[in-house]
Formats: sequence, C-alpha cells, structure tokens
Amino acid sequence: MSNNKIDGKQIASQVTEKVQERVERLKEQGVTPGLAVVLVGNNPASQTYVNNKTKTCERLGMHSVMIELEENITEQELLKHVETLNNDKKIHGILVQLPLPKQIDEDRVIAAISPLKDVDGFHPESVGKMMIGQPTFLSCTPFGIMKLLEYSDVEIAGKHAVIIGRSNIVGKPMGQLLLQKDATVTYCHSKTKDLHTFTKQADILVVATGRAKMIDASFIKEGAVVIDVGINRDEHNKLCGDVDFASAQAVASKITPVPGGVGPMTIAMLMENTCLAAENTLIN
Ligand SMILES: Nc1nc(=O)c2c([nH]1)NC[C@@H]1CN(c3ccc(C(=O)N[C@@H](CCC(=O)O)C(=O)O)cc3)C=[N+]21
Ligand SMILES: [Mg+2]
Repeated sequence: MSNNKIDGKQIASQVTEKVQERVERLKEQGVTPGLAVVLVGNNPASQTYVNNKTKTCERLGMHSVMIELEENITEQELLKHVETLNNDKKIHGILVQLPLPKQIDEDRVIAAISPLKDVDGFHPESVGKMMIGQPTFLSCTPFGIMKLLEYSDVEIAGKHAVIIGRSNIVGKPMGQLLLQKDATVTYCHSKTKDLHTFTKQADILVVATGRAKMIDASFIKEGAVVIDVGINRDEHNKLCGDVDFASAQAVASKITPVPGGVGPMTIAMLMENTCLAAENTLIN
C-alpha cells in the first residue's frame, strides 16, 4: 500500500475554496469576516501556527488582526483585551492561542470569549451544544478530521473508532463527533493498560498522544484508517507526528502524514467557523 496517504493540504484547499466563495457573498452584503488572534508570549511554535492562520485569512479576503501580548501579562489585562474584541463589530471570531502562561487560568479566558465569536469551539456553551448535537462552532481539529474522513470516503457508521488522547480540545470532542456518525467509540489515554489490545481493534485510529512516533505498525490492524494529530520534532529537528509513518503506512488502508495532514485542516476549519460567525450576524 503505497498510495494510501490522505492529502490534508489538498483537502484543506478544497475546503478553503468554498469558504472563499462565502466570503465574497458576505462582502457583497457589506460584511468582511474578521478574525482576531491573540498570542501571549513568544513560543516559536505558536508563532508559526498563528502566522499560518493570519496568512490564510488574508488569502481568503478576510480581515485579520493579531494581538501580541507580553509573556508576563496579568489575567485581568488579558480579559480586558478579550472584552474589547467581544465588542468589536469588525471582529467575528476570536482565538486566544493556547497554551497560556501559568499565571493565567485558561478556563476563565475561554469562558470570557463571547460564544457568538467562539470560532475555536472551546467555550463551555459550544462544547455543551456539540455534546447534544445542536448546531454550534466545532473544535477545529476534530471538525477537520471529520472532513478528512468525509472527503476520503471513509465509512464511519458501525466502525470501531479508537481515540488515543482525551484532551478537551481534541480527544473528547473527536469521540463525540464520531459517535454522532454512529461509530462505536473507545477512548484510550496515558493510564490505559495494554494499549495494543484496544488499538488493534480499531477500524479508525485517531492518535493524539503528544509523543513522537509512538504508534507503529504493531498497534494497527491491517486496513485501518490512521489519523495522526501529533506535531513533534524528531531527533533531526524535523516535524513528525505521534505515528511512525513509515512503519504504519505498510498496514494502514489510509493514513495522514505530518506535516500535510491534520494541521492544514485545522486552519481550514477555523476559516470556515469565522465565516459562519460572520454569516450569523446577518441572520440574527
Ligand atoms: N486556541 C487555539 N486554537 C488552536 O487551534 C490551536 C491552539 N490554540 N494552540 C496550538 C494548536 C496547534 N494548532 C495547529 C494549527 C495548524 C498547524 C499546521 O498548520 N501544521 C502544518 C505545519 C506547520 C509547521 O510547518 O510547523 C502541517 O501539519 O502541515 C499545526 C497546529 C492549532 N492549535
Ligand atoms: Mg495556564
């Protein structure tokens, strides 16, 4: 199986092409979708993602502002910036890049973002709506993975989806979205005993462990679809996933690479969510 790579970059460009058309329609009605990205401190990885996000905005004709704040900013000051953006009519989506410095309570900052502008889908109101299947902003990474599966014609109903990772922004919502499409879902995590037993049963395996190349072919059932959410640096400082791609590719029926898999989809879905937030202002 050599031609089994899922091209996330290509699928992301198909998604953003559709977003671009929606942006044009909005502009005809006098609305330019606007995204504010708030970056606290100077984590170089965060800076790369944030730059990718603002560049994509510009390419799609959207308005974007980047707010860069000092590492030692207080929570109160950060909350004031969020409040200003909540009240800014030119801004339809607000993203506060995580992680935040340790003096700041992330939950409090997320809760301060207006649910109408919560394009990350991290606000408790968005998460609650997602859980009960109501329309809302969906967390961009799991939302992007659902699109990848759809565009790659992966059947979900009745399949066993195994997720390794239980973060609020990837693992947990991933399981819910797959469940909504009638998968049988198993969550695994760092305390799971005998991980192989579970992963070997997966028809769809989503890997978000945060540990470089941890999952090799020995964890994977022949013909499984493997989705790699990881972004790590290997011993040569090269970008790599949580999956050992060369090993896993030999047994998987379809597999996402890193880079060029889930990452570009995350950004594409952020653009789609921002566009939706702008459209919602015309309806309400
Ligand atoms: N509030 C918030 N929302 C996020 O959505 C969010 C966040 N915080 N904190 C960090 C993570 C990570 N994340 C990525 C987005 C794009 C790529 C991406 O574009 N990756 C490219 C390569 C990037 C590179 O070259 O380094 C790829 O995989 O092909 C990666 C990671 C969004 N996150
Ligand atoms: Mg913190």
